[in-house]
Amino acid sequence: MSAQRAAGSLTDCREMKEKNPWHTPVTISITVIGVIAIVALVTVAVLQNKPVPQKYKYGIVLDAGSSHTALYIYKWPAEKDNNTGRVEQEHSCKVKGKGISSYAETPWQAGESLTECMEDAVKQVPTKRHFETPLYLGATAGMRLLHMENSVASDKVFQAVEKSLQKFPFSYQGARMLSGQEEGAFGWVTVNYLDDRLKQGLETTGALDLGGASTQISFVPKNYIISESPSNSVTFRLYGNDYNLYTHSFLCYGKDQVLRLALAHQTKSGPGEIADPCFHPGYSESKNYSVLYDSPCVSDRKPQGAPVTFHHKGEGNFQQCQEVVKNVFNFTSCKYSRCSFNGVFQPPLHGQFGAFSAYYYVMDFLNLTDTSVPLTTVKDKLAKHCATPWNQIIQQHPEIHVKYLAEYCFSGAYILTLLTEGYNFTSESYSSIKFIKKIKGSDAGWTLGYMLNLTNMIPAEAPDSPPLPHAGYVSIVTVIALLIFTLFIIFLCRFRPSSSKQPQIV
Ligand SMILES: Nc1ncnc2c1ncn2[C@@H]1O[C@H](COP(=O)(O)OP(=O)(O)OP(=O)(O)O)[C@@H](O)[C@H]1O
Repeated sequence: MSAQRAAGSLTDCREMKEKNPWHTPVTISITVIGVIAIVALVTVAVLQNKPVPQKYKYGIVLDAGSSHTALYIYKWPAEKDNNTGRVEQEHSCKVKGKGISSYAETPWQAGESLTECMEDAVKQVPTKRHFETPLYLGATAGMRLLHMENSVASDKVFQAVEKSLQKFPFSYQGARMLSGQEEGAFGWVTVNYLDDRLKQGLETTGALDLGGASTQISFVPKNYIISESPSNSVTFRLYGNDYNLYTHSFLCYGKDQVLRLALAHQTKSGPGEIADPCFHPGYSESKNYSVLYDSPCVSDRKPQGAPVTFHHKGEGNFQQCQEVVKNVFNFTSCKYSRCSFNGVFQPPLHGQFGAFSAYYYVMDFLNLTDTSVPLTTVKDKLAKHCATPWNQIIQQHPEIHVKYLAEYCFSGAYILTLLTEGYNFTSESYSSIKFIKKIKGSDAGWTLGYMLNLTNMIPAEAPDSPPLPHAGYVSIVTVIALLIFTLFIIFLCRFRPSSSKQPQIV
């Protein structure tokens, strides 16, 4: 019995094997080859997508401003075609001392002042990239003013700076003065590039830049009639989109020069003492007249027979300060359909705005960067700050530079007047302003836009991109291969001529 049962079960097993195509040598070979092929395909896909150590290219821009010089190092992925990789700020260095325009008497010192930050840059950029790293210097309003005053002196400063920069192992591309229009336009490019608005063709953000000697406003207006003031318009074609940008730079309307203008206005009443509502009560300094008037922005306003020094005394009255500040603007003449101030055309404001440089430094100190706070509350807070006694201000902020500390009341009043009376922001549109310092780790300012432009890093046309990213492509190929293989196996199982159908020998 048991022998019979054993023989029966052996026959069953053989029949099962014969009926099951998985047990045929051909099917086994196909399955093994198929599995190996899939494992190979997945391995290739994984290896292809494994992060490889990134190689970078670098670029250096020196922002030679009126108050100081700053060095910025940018980097971007080296292997991207057509320079389409994202550019980021890698490092920055603040040059010690004042801006290069202050070395008019001793130009060699302007060159020397850059050495420390340049040596820092040599360490920051990998040695093998030095020779191919472009190095630019752009000078803004301080040098514009020096050039107006004394073009020989400004040339000498540029020569000294050039000589100093050429000593370093980078690819020196020149030192030049930016026009106010370039400064405004490149600031706008920077903000919109960092926000990814240009690549994605999104509505752009306007740029408000407040420097020490000039201030810029740039935005894309709605229904912009360029012909009304062609000198205020800049056209760009970036990533396949056309932009008609309105931009204007007000020379002498940076916060340092406006402070001179405001003081000069107040010295009219009596040159010996200025009782200044824009400075804190208790503030009292003896200042030099020639220093105050040592700028083409105010030199023609110097009173006859002025004493050597004047006594600058704080009163701390925000309302009166606003009146003083308003005096530096001319709102009366306008030959266009509409103007900002000083007879300069400005189309209606449109969209969101990013306000940086001194806009940010001042509003951040005053705790007023939140623009959803009503303008009336902003003014009340500022009025409270201005009325705070000077000794209390110094005690509360021992870590802050005394010069900045003394001027925040004035600067805050100037910023609010410039925005509302100058550019016509209303209590509603004020909330469309965002005070910013950095965007995604890079400083807001003209330098990045300048470098992107000079290195042709933003193409005029949108680069052709494959319909799928690489990882997506590999995944889809793998899935399709698996599908085809499975279908093949199913086909084999179902339609292969079965060995059980062979004539059986009884
Ligand atoms: N922490 C701070 N608090 C207050 N003011 C500051 C601070 N840092 C810089 N500033 C001032 O802000 C102003 C703008 O600085 P920024 O470096 O942007 O101007 P700049 O490049 O020197 O000027 P410009 O662009 O007109 O040539 C200057 O007057 C500077 O002295």
